[in-house]
Amino acid sequence: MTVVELPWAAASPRPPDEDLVLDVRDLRMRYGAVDVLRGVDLTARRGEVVALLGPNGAGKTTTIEILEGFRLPSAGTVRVLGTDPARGDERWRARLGVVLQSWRDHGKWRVRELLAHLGDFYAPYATDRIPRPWPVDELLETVGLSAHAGSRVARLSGGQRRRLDVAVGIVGRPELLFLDEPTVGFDPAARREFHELVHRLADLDETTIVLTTHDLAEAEKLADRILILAGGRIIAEGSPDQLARRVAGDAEVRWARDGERYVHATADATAFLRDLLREHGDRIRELEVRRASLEDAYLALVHEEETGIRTGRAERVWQQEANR
Ligand SMILES: Nc1ncnc2c1ncn2[C@@H]1O[C@H](COP(=O)(O)OP(=O)(O)OP(=O)(O)O)[C@@H](O)[C@H]1O
Repeated sequence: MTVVELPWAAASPRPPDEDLVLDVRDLRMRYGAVDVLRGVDLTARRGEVVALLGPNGAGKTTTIEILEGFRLPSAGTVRVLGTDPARGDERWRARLGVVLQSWRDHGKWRVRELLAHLGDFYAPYATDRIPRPWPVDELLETVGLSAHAGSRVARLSGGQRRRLDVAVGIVGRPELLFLDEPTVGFDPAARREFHELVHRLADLDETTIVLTTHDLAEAEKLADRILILAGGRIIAEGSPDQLARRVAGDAEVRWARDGERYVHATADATAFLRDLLREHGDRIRELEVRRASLEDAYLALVHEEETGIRTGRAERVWQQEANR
């Protein structure tokens, strides 16, 4: 049998990766003479929750506005649901959800009317897989606003308005949802319900979620992957645990014995504790194992980026390693 090689087949582009919801390469943004984004790369897959962290003014909102198509970048390649946001049409836009700050302009609307009205926009974009819009009563129940369905928007409390913001963001059952500081103003119960909603959207509906927050505990609870934006670039990326380990691979074990205090850094705390207890058993007191938290990691990484100086816990750990 003769095998005929088809050169053009080998050269043809790979089929588009349907699961790659966000694909950003070398994104740059300059305001006047100031470079705010200096080569940002980021990706997100279907059903993934990605948290974008960074200090005030780092460019998080700018990045998200570019992904939403509200702002044109200075340079770079941006693909959102396979499309360049600058060329996104209504059909593309209907697949995105955005939770912005409160809907203050719609104070006279009643909650149910507003959601039904906004939901109508999405009806033509329903697919076999994704019925659109989300039925209003079910949506109200999901965001915990059923009791306020007939209230005017202006009469809602701050936390209730934020729930409405979330409902507005998801009424079209988005495939990609942007959440900008979503739980500001939520009480602890509302915050927990919201976190459950995010998990539900990601796990059951395979919604990809990109959120910005300054609440590291929230990022840790919600995100599969955290990206830290500082100095115009993504300076670190990984699961909360991976980031903490990146700053301090070692755990710190502290204990007291015979009135003396001890500290030891170890990569394998379990093995170390086993040996310690076998050797000194009952004489060990006040045993404590501490790993770097996401907050430790975040502060150390951002500080290092801003100053070029290693600091805080990270510096201590590095010193311990150097002294070994
Ligand atoms: N339209 C604009 N024109 C000029 N500069 C801008 C504009 N929008 C934002 N900036 C500047 O770009 C930088 C990044 O702003 P951006 O709002 O994206 O940051 P952020 O990370 O979202 O900050 P925060 O955490 O405070 O919300 C800031 O220094 C800001 O002043």
